[in-house]
Amino acid sequence: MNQPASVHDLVQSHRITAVIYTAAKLNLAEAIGDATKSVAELARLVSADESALRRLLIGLTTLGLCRQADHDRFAMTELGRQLDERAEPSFKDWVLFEGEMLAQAWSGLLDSVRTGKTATQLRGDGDDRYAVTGHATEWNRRFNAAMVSLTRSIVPKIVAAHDFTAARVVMDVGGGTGELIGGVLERNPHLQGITLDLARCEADARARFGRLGIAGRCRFVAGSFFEIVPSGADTILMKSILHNWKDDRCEAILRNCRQALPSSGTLILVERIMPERATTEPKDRSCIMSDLNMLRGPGGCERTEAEYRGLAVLAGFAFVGTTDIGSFSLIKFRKVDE
Ligand SMILES: C[S@@+](CC[C@H](N)C(=O)[O-])C[C@H]1O[C@@H](n2cnc3c(N)ncnc32)[C@H](O)[C@@H]1O
Repeated sequence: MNQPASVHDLVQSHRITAVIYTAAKLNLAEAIGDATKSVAELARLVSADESALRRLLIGLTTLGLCRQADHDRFAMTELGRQLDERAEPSFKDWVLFEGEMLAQAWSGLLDSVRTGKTATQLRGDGDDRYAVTGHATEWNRRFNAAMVSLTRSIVPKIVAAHDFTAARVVMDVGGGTGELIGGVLERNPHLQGITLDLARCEADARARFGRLGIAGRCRFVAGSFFEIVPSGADTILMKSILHNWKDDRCEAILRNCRQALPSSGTLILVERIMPERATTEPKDRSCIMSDLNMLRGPGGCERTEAEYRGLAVLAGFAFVGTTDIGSFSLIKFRKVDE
């Protein structure tokens, strides 16, 4: 992204969120597909006012999501196709989550910065957002779908960054609806898999294992990683888990992972790594925005590599190495025997 010329430009970023969200909600990318379509046809297809839709399409063009073929006809760009639910990768579910849930939550960021508390804590609902939202069906549906879209986009990089040949059973701790374990098992037919997550993810995870044809070698365990992590795996994956929690809670999860692993078992954290000193680079900005999202949302934080190493070593792991896969990194550890 080019540097904004002024604060006046920068502070209008919420308008961009609204424009992209509106396009996703109208199913505009699906309506345009790979073709170039007239505004009149699109207005009919997505049930919108023709003149207003033209203005939205021009807005999307300035963001690089649409291309204006002539005065009246528009196509999606490669980037804009990510709004199509059929695209690979598709970030449509993330856009809907951002527009409907996060945008609202972020409007209270001031309160979290003043107090250091999350939105859940400020409402007096306790410290564990996942426990509070456990029965909020719509929130869970949106959240799980958003996580799937983000995780799906980096599964190929995760699988390429770690050689699973020597592994036998891989467990994804906090594995949600099975996106990552599904991708790992699909590409490694010799592996068995386990997903541990709260019961709210079970039905969707089982359905996914069935669709992928891996139900016979991948099971879902419903439970809390604060209580117990089941044994049976020689390799544990944890993506986007520790950044949700404060250090003491991370230590509890990591100790339970260590307890579950055999001697010399492997632990792979997949997280964003916080820069030691932030710059205006997009990667730094994305990590710092995620850090503020943790402040407002679950109450955790993004960490530097040294901080992840410190947490894991405290829980009985030895550092093996870090692989950068773009916005995320794989930070690998081996269980140290007592
Ligand atoms: C940010 S999501 C990450 C999901 C998945 N690992 C991914 O990256 O797509 C955090 C996950 O932690 C799970 N979770 C939260 N509290 C948990 C607990 N006490 N025990 C097990 N899973 C939990 C949530 O249900 C959710 O699926």
